[in-house]
Amino acid sequence: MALLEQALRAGLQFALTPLGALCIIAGVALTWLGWAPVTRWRLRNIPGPFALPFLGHLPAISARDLVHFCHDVARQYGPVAQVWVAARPWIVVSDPVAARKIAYRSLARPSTVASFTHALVGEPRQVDDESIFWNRGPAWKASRRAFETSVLRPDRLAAHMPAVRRCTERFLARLAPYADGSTAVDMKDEYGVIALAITGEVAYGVSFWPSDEDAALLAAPTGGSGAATSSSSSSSSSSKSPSSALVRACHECMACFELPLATMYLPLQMLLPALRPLWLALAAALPDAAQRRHMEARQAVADVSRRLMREWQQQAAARANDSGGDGLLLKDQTPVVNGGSSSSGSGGISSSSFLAAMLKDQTGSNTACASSSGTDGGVGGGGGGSARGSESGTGPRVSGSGSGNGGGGGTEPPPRMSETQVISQGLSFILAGYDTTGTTLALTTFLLAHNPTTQEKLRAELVENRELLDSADGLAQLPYLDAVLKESQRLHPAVGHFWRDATSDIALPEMGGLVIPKGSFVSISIYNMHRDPAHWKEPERFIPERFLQATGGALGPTDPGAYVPFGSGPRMCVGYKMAIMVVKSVLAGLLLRYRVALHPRQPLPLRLKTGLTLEPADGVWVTLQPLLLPGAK
Ligand code: HEM
Repeated sequence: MALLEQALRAGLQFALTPLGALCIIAGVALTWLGWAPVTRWRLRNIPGPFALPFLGHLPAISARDLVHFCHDVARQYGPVAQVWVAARPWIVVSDPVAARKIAYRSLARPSTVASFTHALVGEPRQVDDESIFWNRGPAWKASRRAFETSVLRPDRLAAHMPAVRRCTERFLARLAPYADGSTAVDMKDEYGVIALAITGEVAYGVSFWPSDEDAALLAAPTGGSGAATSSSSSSSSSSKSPSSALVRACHECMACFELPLATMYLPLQMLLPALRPLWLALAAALPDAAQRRHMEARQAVADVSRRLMREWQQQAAARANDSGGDGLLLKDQTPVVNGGSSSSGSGGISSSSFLAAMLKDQTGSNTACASSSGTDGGVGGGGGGSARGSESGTGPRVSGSGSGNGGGGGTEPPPRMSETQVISQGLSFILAGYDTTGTTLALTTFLLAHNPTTQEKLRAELVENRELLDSADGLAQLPYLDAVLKESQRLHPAVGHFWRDATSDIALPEMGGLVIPKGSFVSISIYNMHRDPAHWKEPERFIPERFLQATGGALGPTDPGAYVPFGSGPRMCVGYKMAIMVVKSVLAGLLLRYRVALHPRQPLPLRLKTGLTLEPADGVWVTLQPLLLPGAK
């Protein structure tokens, strides 16, 4: 008792000293920041499980996985519920009507998403800030238009097809030594290589096919490759070919999103987001190894992109002098407006690439980008059509005239992009397209290996329609291929959720009068909607037939908005047509060459984990048996 009294007295005395007072103020401030009482009060009407201060639901999320935890919460608390990812609340929406309303009304992603993924500073931070993912208003419009110009129009997609086919051939040749019907191959890693090769080549117009040495690094488990590439990524930008330096740096940027490879400043940002400026200042002054590695990789991407851009500009200027023309032909001498078909050599970028399209646009002479075919909702109701909203308070109305997403058809030309913006969109292209495409390929391959009857049925369609497989148009005409991919993306969407910033209060009378307060971080759960028994019959089963016209009515979604693998509204995935084309083309190539079966090494049931994508946690282990099919080349 006397001891306790003494301790209390000592504590009181300490509290009365200046240092003691400071500690108390700091303690109260930290608790206030971690508990977030004002935010909790504002969200009091939105149901959800009890959230700890600072940590929120992190312990349960780490045990169960983010997407799966949100699924459990939605089942227990309903289609609008709150989940605390550390000290930040997410409003998880799993209802198609509410989701559509939010996706069309709020055109911006919350800027705080970045604090869940990295702690960039300096030039890499400037480049990231300009990305299409985060920018708003006219800047977003300009970025979106650049993407639409390059990957939505049918002629643009057709121009990328040779690169897709070239990479597919190399990919199949790479698999050949293991294709004996018994060797275990992890298709998740293998698809990582081809997805980066295709996405990189389309984005930058230089070959992204990795050298043997690079390929070994890329196919290695992520944890190992991150460290292995670290020192080489930045130095390689000067010593290696631009392609090799870019391949490594882009791969390294992706790897740095993996939590075990992330900087220590990432958890600090998550636990105490209000102190983010302090964590960023510390990350700049005292970077840890992970932070240095990530910054070097980002800097390498910026440096090589700049080098490619300058070469392009010099060549354009030289041609203008030589010919007296506009000097806008690239090294392969194919007019950009028509889309080139081949990758040029190391000294220039191919004219069909995304980078070339943006550079051409910067010259002010690109006549090809005024319109695009638009997101026509072909992948489900959620993708519907044109931009019809305004980005409440953050930008002008988004015009929908013929451009689908409002990026290309407005009457006012969007502002030109700066060099930093061009560099940023190049990297965004890779970050958005590489892992998503590779994961979709891996998950679809898993489902086909697990369902041999479906695989044979699909192969029969491919064999019968070989002549259609070489073009984007032809691939779109195969109903069973389409149904298999759609069903795979329903059951295992590569992206589990997409985000919106509630730029105004969002009233949901259909949800019992709930109101999502302005400023909320809204997470629309693709996974929950795709597996909701209220919208799908037997949602846990893989049934491609639900997407065939003849059978779809009975098995398909009761609300088309319940199918949104590429997001929804004006900010829906701009690369969806390219992604569908690439996945179909690569799958067709694989299935015509090999029969795919699960290897005993594959754990069942399939375990998924949320990383950048919702990906197979243990890989996709298969065997490949060579086929001798009629008419095979
Ligand atoms: C199967 C592969 C893919 C999937 C599942 C996927 C999925 C998504 C999703 C869910 C979003 C968020 C949409 C929203 O917020 O409403 C998104 C955005 C985006 N995706 Fe994809 N994506 C894929 C491939 C690609 C490819 C190949 C590209 C390359 C061009 C790409 C470029 C983008 C961009 C730039 C955005 C941001 C659009 C904006 O903010 O306006 N994606 N994607």
